Amino acid sequence: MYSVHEVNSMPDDRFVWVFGNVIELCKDAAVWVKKKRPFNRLADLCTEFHKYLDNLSVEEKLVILKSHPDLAGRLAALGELTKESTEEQKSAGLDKINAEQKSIINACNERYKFKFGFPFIICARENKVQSIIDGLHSRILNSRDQEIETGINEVKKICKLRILDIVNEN
Ligand SMILES: NC(=O)N[C@H]1NC(=O)NC1=O
Repeated sequence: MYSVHEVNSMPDDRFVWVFGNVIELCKDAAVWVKKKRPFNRLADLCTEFHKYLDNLSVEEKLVILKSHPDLAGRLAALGELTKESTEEQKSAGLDKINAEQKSIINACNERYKFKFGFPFIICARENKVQSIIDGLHSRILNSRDQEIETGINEVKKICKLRILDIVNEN
């Protein structure tokens, strides 16, 4: 764990290495946020990553959404998730689902992607298998614009929890 002070004094390339996946596969966010140093508080660091997301165009937001792996999907089965995503999916219990739950989640993920053109994203650490299934069933009824917004909000939650694994307040 790093202190905020250590984060402020890290060499640029180290900052990008340490924070390069707090938004899944989006090093550019860390490159942008590093220039906002120094931070007074841990919360300010989170806010800058969130601002990075808010400033993106819709097209750029779609790139971020599309960089996320499906929950309980092909990459998970192959063991090819990022280490962060692996832990998150585990924490929701997705590594221990039965065949029926897996086929429901997979079918809903496919339907969602077919409707919206990007994957269903939810902060796995704030959910369990059933609430993820419930989310898949209810969110597919939303409009595409609503789901772009909801997806990015979930990316913000994932991002904040990833930062809290790296930095402590003092
Ligand atoms: N599809 C999706 O929500 N993926 C993500 N959610 C999460 O908590 N970690 C992820 O990789």
